[in-house]
Parts: sequence; structure tokens; C-alpha cells
Amino acid sequence: MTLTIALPSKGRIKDGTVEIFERAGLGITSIGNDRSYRGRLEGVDGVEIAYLSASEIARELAAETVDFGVTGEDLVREGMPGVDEKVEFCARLGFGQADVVVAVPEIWLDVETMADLGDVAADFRARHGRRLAIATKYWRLTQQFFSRQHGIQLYRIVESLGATEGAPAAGQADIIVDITSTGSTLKANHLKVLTDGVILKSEACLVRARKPEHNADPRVEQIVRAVRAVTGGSDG
Ligand SMILES: Nc1ncnc2c1ncn2[C@@H]1O[C@H](COP(=O)(O)OP(=O)(O)OP(=O)(O)O)[C@@H](O)[C@H]1O
Ligand SMILES: O=P(O)(O)OC[C@H]1O[C@H](OP(=O)(O)OP(=O)(O)O)[C@H](O)[C@@H]1O
Repeated sequence: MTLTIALPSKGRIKDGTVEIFERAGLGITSIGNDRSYRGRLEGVDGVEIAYLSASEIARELAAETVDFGVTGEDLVREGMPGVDEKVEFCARLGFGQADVVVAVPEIWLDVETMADLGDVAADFRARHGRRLAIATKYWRLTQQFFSRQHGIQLYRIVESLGATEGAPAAGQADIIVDITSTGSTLKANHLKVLTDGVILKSEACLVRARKPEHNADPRVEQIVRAVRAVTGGSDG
């Protein structure tokens, strides 16, 4: 059986991934020319590398069309329900860090916590004639955090595929859920993170689709062990 590992072909987490695999002694050779989107793992038979974008990798893990993937935890958790039954976060790789956060306009001076936001949401329709609108591309993580963790049910999600931080100023939404790393985009848009508004501290991870055939395959353990050995043995 061929094992497929999906690795980022571009973007923020590409370089870190190549470096981790090299340090782990899992060298990659490309099949065909340098611009090829397929590769092989040196020293481990029958392992194919598929180069995809970070979000495609999350999708392929959900569809179980790949055995392993390196991508952001945020994209994997957003991409499938019941995520921990479907995939294993084998190793946290120490780069691609970003927090998925709830941020509100800085001028909401008396809103500092999710409980404060819950009060705002409860009054919102009476005051404004509509529900509190949240701009995000992380609708699953948002629903889990608001409805399940904080019991806030009165809101509406406005899907945003880019420039989410601009949505409140543009009048498209009242607050946002988005990724932040340095915080400068939030600041530039006069938004602040609620004190208990960090939904997820994400980073790049080695993720395995939980397939029954992996149990009897020594290559699976070999790959996980090699990567863990150079990432402090962390397993998410
Ligand atoms: N400042 C940041 N902004 C956005 N994503 C970040 C940031 N820092 C780290 N990441 C992480 O990088 C990953 C996304 O990587 P990247 O933006 O390179 O993907 P991509 O190649 O654009 O994918 P796609 O084109 O499929 O959207 C996410 O897991 C995200 O959490
Ligand atoms: O906290 P910061 O360091 O300011 O980073 C956060 C911002 O960076 C990303 O956008 P980017 O402009 O990189 O484009 P993208 O949305 O296409 O990833 C992300 O979507 C945030 O908007």
C-alpha cells in the first residue's frame, strides 16, 4: 500500500515543513522536474509526497484521500466535525503559530470578556432590530465557541473570505473571529481581543488520518517517530 503525505506547496508553512523533514532524516526527492507536485520519501519505500496548499491539505485529510498532512491546526479543526476521532495530531511543529480570536471594536469600552459579549448579544435585537453579526471564515470554530462553550445563541455569522478585520468598519459585521499573529492588523483596524477570547492557539502540525490499515504498517510509526524526535516529542 502506498502512503501519501500531503505537504504545503507554497505559503507560510512551506519552508518550515521542508526543514523539519530534512532534520528528521526524511529527505524528499521530486518526481520529474523541480516544479513537480509529486515527490518521494528517501529511505522509506512506497511513500508518496503530494504538494498542496495548506487549506487543501486540511480538506484531503477530512476526505481521507491522504494518510498524513502538514498544515495548520486551525484549518484542520475548522474543516471537519468530530475532528479528534477522524485525525490524530501527531506532532506540533513549532512554526506557523497564530491565534484564532474573538475581536470587538476598541470603542466597546465595557466589553472585555465573552460574558460581556453575551450580554451585548442578548440585548442586540432590542437595541438594533437585528442579531449581532460576526464576520469570519471560521464558522465551525465560532459556533462551537459561542454556542457550546459560552452559551451565546443570539448571533449571525457573516462569511468573510478576506480582509475580515475591515468588516466592522465597513458595516458588514459588528465583531470578528479571525487569525492573528503579531496583532498589528487588529490594531490597525481598531479592534481588541477579548480577555478570554482566544478560541485556538494554532500552529503547523503533522496530522494523520486515522485509518485502520495504519495499525499494521510500521512506516506510519517510523514517520511519526522521526518527526517527533526533532520537534521535542510533542503530540498536540
Ligand atoms: N499571520 C497569519 N495569517 C494567516 N495565517 C497564518 C498566519 N500565521 C500563521 N498562519 C497559519 O498559516 C496557515 C495558512 O497558511 P497559508 O496562508 O500559507 O496558506 P495558503 O497557502 O494561503 O493556503 P490557501 O491558499 O489554500 O488558503 C494557517 O494554518 C494559519 O493558521
Ligand atoms: O496579526 P497579524 O500579524 O497582523 O496577522 C494577521 C493577518 O494576517 C493574515 O492576513 P494576510 O494579509 O497575511 O493575508 P491572508 O488573509 O490572505 O492570509 C490574516 O488573515 C490576518 O488578517
